[in-house]
Formats: sequence, C-alpha cells, structure tokens
Amino acid sequence: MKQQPQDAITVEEHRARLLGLVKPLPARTLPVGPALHGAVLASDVYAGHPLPLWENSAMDGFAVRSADTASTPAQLEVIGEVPAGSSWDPALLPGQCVKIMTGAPLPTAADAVVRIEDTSAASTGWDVSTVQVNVPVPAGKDVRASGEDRSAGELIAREGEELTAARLSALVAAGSAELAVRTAPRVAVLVTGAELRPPGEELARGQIPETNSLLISGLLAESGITAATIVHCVDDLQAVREKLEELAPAHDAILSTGGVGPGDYDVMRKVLVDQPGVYATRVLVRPGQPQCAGRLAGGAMIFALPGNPVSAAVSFELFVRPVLRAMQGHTQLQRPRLQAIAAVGWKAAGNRLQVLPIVFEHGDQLRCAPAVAASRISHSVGGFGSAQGYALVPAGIEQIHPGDRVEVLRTAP
Ligand SMILES: Nc1nc2c(c(=O)[nH]1)N[C@H]1C(S)=C(S)[C@@H](COP(=O)(O)OP(=O)(O)OC[C@H]3O[C@@H](n4cnc5c(N)ncnc54)[C@H](O)[C@@H]3O)O[C@H]1N2
Ligand code: MOO
Repeated sequence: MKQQPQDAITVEEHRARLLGLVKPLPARTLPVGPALHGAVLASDVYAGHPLPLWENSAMDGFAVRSADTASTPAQLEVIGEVPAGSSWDPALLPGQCVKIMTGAPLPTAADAVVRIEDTSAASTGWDVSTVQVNVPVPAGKDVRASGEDRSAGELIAREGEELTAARLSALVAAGSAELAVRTAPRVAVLVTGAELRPPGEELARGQIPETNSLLISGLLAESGITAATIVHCVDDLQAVREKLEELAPAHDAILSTGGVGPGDYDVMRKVLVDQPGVYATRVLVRPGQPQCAGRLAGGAMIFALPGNPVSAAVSFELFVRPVLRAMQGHTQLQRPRLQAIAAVGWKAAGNRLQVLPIVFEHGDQLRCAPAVAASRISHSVGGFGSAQGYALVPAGIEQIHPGDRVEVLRTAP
C-alpha cells in the first residue's frame, strides 16, 4: 500500500483517482430478454424497421374511405373484419368498409377509421352487414402512420445507456433480437468484526447485529447488482488475507466495511498495507473520512469502507457506485443533483463536504430535513433508515439556516 498522503484529499480527487483505475468490463452480445434489464449498451442501436411497422388503426371501429363519410349519416356495407394480427388487405369499393381492431393493419384502400361509438354498431353490436356512420371522418383520422414514432435507421439508444424497461422494449419493438451489452460487475461484500452477530441472535454486552452486509448488498441491488457474494470473515489477518486472495480473481470489485481506522484490531488496513495497488487516505468529507481503495494484485478493485454504517453508505454513494457504473460503461456515473429548501437549520461540517442523510417534504417546492443529527451522522443507523437522499453541503459553510437552498441527491422514493 502506498504511503498515506500528508494531507487529506477532496471527494472529487479520490473519486477521479479511483475512476482512473477502472477497466471496462468486456462487452458481450446477448439475446434480448428479461435478463438484459439493467445491462448497459456497448454500442449505439438503430431501428431495423419503422415504428409503427405499417399503417394501422388507433381505435376499434370501421376502416373506411373518408370520402364515403363526407355526408352523414352514411350507410356503408361491412365486407369483413381485420382483427389485430390479420394480414388480410381487402380491396374496398366506394360505399364499403371493414371492421377493424386497434393495432390491425389499415387496408390499403382505406384512409380513415370511424370509432364504433360514432356508428350504429354502438347500439346494435359488431355483428352487422351494413353500418350507419354518424360523423364525417377526415383522411388520416385514427390512423397511425408507418414510421410516425421512429423511422427505419433512426437512433433508438446510445452506447452507455442503461436498458431500462422502456428502452429495452423500444429496442425490441424496433427489431433488435440481440444486443451488445455490459452486464453487472461481479461484486463481493466482505464483513469483519468480532462484535457482530447474525440478525436476531441474543446479544451479550459489546455485541451488535451485523447490518453492513445487508446494507451494502442492498445498495448494490438498488444499483442493479443483484447477485453480490456476501462473505463473513473472522477478524484475523491471515484469514482476511486468504479470503481476499480467493475472492480477487473471481470478482470485479470487493467491498469491505470496517477495520480501516487506526485501531489495534483494524485488520483491513493492516492486510492492505502489503498491496502496492492500494492506497489509504483521508477524504475531506463527513462522514466517510478514512478510505482505503485501489486494485488488488489478484485482479479485483478493492474498496475498504469505514465500518460505521452511515459512513459506509455515504462512501458507497460517493465512490463505489460511480466506479461500478464506469466498469459497466455507463455514461452517467453520478446521480443528478437537485435543489431543495432546508426546512430546518443544521450545523454543517465546516472545512469538509457534509453528506447529510435527509428526508424530503413535498409542497410547492422540494424541501428537506435531516434524517439524523447533523453532528452524529456516521453511526446513526436508526435515523438513516428513513433517509431518502443526501444533502451535499460544501466545505466552507458552517451553518445551514431554515430556507437556505441546498444541493441534494435523491436515492429513494
Ligand atoms: N483514533 C481514531 N479513531 C477513529 C478515527 C480516527 O481518525 N482516529 N476515525 C473514526 C472514523 S471517522 C471512522 S468512520 C471510524 C472508522 O472505523 P473502522 O472502519 O475501523 O470501523 P470499525 O472500527 O470496524 O467499526 C466502526 C463502527 O461500525 C460498526 N460496524 C462495523 N462493521 C459493522 C457491520 N458489519 N454491521 C454493523 N455495524 C458495523 C462497529 O461496530 C463500530 O461501531 O473510526 C473512527 N475512529
Ligand atoms: O469518517 Mo467517519 O465516517 O466521519 O465517522
């Protein structure tokens, strides 16, 4: 591990340094399907055909020649039916129409659709050989033109964009059957700490429930990485060293919490001292000051996050999430920053960036209030449970006053 720098570095410096170590994951071409949800496109994708593919009906009704409805009421002969999925293209003579259903191809001879509500079939039902049209329809009425949504060859999605439900369905609708993507990185979560007990176990004095593995694996899941390996390891130098050696070749990143402080039992820092690609630093942020990160000789990137739960979560948001997104080729690495009004005042972190868990209040304007005591952020796992985001108060500000405008990130609904 490289020497700890004399001076603490900023959040931006630490993040940029870690982003500089990222190796993008290999792109793979995979068939489209639910498993691609959340993957990131590794190339731009263009429409293979127009959307809609062919002219079709926007309504259930009758496909007509619009000229036949110029004077209403108009009696039209119903010569058949074009349901969705039908390839029938009936010729229509003057005075003839066909029943047509939403999404079905408009007969070439028709140029408009009359909704059933505007015909005698609204009261008689569909089973008719003639129909009375009650309102004139202009050409194009309730017709979806081929290519009016996207034309063939038009860009549908760009490299670096995430396959959301909407984007994936747009690509398939436009003809994609397989896509070049980067899927989620393989991540392991490593937890150490002699005081930590499994959930629900009886606790002796000095023991607490282990929560960081759930916290970090949950934050990963909320970032689209659902299959993290969770590993519990005893607080022992050799055991941790061996565990890291085992995990490093099979994972793209290893996230640990705890053991990075100067304490006598802080094993992560002691184990990582030997790693030339790893550095320890203090970052000008509260919480999340002690950070230890880099690349292990075995391959994976390592993030040894502080053990305090809120410090770990803040570190994840500021450093881990952007790096994992960069590995996957995301173009947008960080969440968008929003503006909110402070509903109450709080003490800021002075010479460091403060990342304060907040809850939102909705009204005319987006307002926010601390979810935890601003002077006691790092351990306050209880208050953090209701947090919906973070206020980012820059270094140099001592106090936030009620009504001040603050920058916020939204992390939860
Ligand atoms: N003398 C100093 N002491 C500390 C300093 C310092 O600069 N000098 N920095 C403080 C700050 S800031 C932080 S943050 C912590 C970082 O400590 P560690 O990363 O070594 O974390 P631990 O000591 O192992 O644990 C801290 C805290 O978090 C709880 N914890 C840890 N893991 C879990 C888990 N998996 N689930 C639930 N809770 C966990 C642990 O019980 C401790 O309460 O150091 C300060 N000290
Ligand atoms: O850096 Mo520690 O996370 O401030 O409590």
